[in-house]
Amino acid sequence: MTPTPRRPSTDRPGRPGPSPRRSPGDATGTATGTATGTATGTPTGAPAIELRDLRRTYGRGSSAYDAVRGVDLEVAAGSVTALLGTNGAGKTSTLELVEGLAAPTGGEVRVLGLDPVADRARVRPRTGVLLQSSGFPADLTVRETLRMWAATVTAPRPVEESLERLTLTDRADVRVGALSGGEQRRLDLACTLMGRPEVVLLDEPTTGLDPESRRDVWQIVRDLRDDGAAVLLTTHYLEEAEALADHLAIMHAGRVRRAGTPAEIAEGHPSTVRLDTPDRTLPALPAGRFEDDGRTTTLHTTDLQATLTALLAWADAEGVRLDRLDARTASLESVFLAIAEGRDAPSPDRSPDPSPAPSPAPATAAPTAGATR
Ligand SMILES: Nc1ncnc2c1ncn2[C@@H]1O[C@H](COP(=O)(O)OP(=O)(O)OP(=O)(O)O)[C@@H](O)[C@H]1O
Repeated sequence: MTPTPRRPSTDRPGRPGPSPRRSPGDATGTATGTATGTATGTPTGAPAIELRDLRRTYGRGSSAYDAVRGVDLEVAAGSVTALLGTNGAGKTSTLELVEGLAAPTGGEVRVLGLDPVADRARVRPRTGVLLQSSGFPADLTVRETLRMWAATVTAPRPVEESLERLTLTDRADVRVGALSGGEQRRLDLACTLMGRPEVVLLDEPTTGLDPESRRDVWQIVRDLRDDGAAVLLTTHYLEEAEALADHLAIMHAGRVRRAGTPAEIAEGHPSTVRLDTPDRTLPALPAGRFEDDGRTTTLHTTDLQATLTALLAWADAEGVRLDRLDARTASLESVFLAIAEGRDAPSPDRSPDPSPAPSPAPATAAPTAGATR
């Protein structure tokens, strides 16, 4: 196989251009509506994005490298799926296949029921893509850039609406080269969304953004989902994946190792309670594992409610103040770390499909009464 060029750095020319969401009567739509009632042009109920045993190999012969090793994934219209994973897990390599930037080495990709490479002319106008890096001319202003981009779109959102949506109105006359990283990312997003795409592919949309800008992007993604778009994004932020995604797929070494809703992924993994180590010895608590580094006490428990109830009852009865008490049901972080550190169950030959979710790891042993210092 010819080595696939790394993702384009000056990607605008190759970047799939957006176009308006098609109406049910649109001539190019193959069908109208989905299970969620949106006009995606995919057969009713069919996922907007479908990956089956997807494979991607870079290079050939002795230097061949299998970056994607059999990924199965579905993204429905009106939903957000986050691809998580360690560095080099294969997230971008997978996303690029969905974008149609390369053909898979094996397996199948369907976007809106079509092959994004063979049917590029039909898929591309209905897809919005945000690459990891963009390459707009530095000497154009934000407004000029949006106008230029709008000229490539069949029925673009009005430029002023795009500016407002991405809170760029105040920066409209500033040259791109003078924008902050966060502002540049918002400009990228404005272009990605200018054609009201049905399928939105976002490669690390909030990397480098401050917390406020990140939350703005989250709201935009939620609005897209509420409008019926299928969103597939990659992220390194577990918090972002949890806050945004209906489904997660955690990749490692080219495979999806865990998939499902955040709750399904976390199921069976212990919840965590942290607090500043109190002066008083803690009572016996229904917690599975207990750590105390002298400053912070951490309890790992499969029954968070019982642990918290016992802890709070004890603190109340004893008049003890529990400083910096923090309880987390979501143990996505611990699942992620287990996968990254190879402590997770061995990977199957084929990646599990996120729906239904793979069986969670067995719950840890019954809580013990050993949480004392
Ligand atoms: N053009 C290429 N030629 C050879 N190997 C490549 C090429 N592009 C990517 N790879 C390798 O494929 C693997 C997967 O890369 P990819 O960028 O898809 O991972 P990722 O999960 O997106 O990583 P990150 O989180 O660091 O962005 C990595 O080991 C990477 O070095």
